[in-house]
Amino acid sequence: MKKETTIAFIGAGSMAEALIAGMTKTLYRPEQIIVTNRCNQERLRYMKETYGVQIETNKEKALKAADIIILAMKPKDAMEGIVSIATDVSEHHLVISVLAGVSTDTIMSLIGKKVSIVRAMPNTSATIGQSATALALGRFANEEHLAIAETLFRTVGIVTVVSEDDLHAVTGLSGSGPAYVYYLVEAMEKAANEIGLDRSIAKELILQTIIGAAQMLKTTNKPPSVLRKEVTSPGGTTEAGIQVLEQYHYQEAVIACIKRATERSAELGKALVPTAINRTSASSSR
Ligand SMILES: NC(=O)C1=CN([C@@H]2O[C@H](COP(=O)(O)OP(=O)(O)OC[C@H]3O[C@@H](n4cnc5c(N)ncnc54)[C@H](OP(=O)(O)O)[C@@H]3O)[C@@H](O)[C@H]2O)C=CC1
Ligand SMILES: O=C(O)[C@@H]1CCC=N1
Repeated sequence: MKKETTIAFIGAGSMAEALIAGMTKTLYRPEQIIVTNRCNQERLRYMKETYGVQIETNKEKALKAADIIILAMKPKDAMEGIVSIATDVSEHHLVISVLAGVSTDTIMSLIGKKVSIVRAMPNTSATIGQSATALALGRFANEEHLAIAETLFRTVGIVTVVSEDDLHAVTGLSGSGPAYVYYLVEAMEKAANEIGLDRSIAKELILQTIIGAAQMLKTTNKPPSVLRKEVTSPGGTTEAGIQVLEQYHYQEAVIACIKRATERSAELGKALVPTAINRTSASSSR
């Protein structure tokens, strides 16, 4: 009988949890997933109790059992995290990285071997199977690796494939995207309070407004500008409200936000390049 795929998570934070929550609801049995982190034992126990996954403090053991390794630490911890598993990563593994900004070449240099790497940029809506994920292939990954990664990420939402260069933009747009929407909701809740609406009534109205607008975008196929115009009666309330948004340069603010997040993704990646290059030259001079 063919062995079931085993997946080791290096990192047990928000993104790992969102993926595990979605994956264990669909294609994967919890026993197929091994979760490791740096030191937070309480967090590992929580993951085991909540999702039934295996937990492991010994990364070497986790990697020995794994077919797929998912890198899910913060970019600032990537150097230490990747180097700590480098000797145990082999050409049999498929490495999937969700690290914002960090290129597959940097990851490969830190590992010090020609490994198959697929980079992914999901978002936390993976928790409920609604992630928008983009994938890109590293230089030693092939179509088979891509198909494996696509299958995995389809369990948590929609998947699209992009060139690795485009992943910074994807990160600024849809990786961080849920936070922009939550920030809008926070503002709507504050406004509801200031105009005197009951908090729980406002919450319900805001939530359904967001869900309804998203569903309208999805099901009618009308461009957002057309849908907006359908709400906006001449001389009415929406027009008056949007005039204020224009005074505050709302669209420019959103555009600048996404551009800055995109730029930040590139910065996060660049910060690791010198370390990766040093490791490559050290290992080739040995
Ligand atoms: N959050 C999001 O919306 C998204 C995040 N991402 C990416 O996912 C990655 C993780 O983000 P997020 O989950 O938010 O981060 P968190 O801070 O929530 O979690 C980070 C995890 O990494 C672990 N870790 C740190 N250092 C090491 C190490 N040396 N070895 C093993 N594990 C380590 C931490 O363990 P411990 O607690 O023990 O220190 C912790 O479990 C980031 O690279 C981010 O760019 C991508 C898309 C969306
Ligand atoms: O904020 C971050 O850096 C990560 C990447 C995308 C979403 N969260």
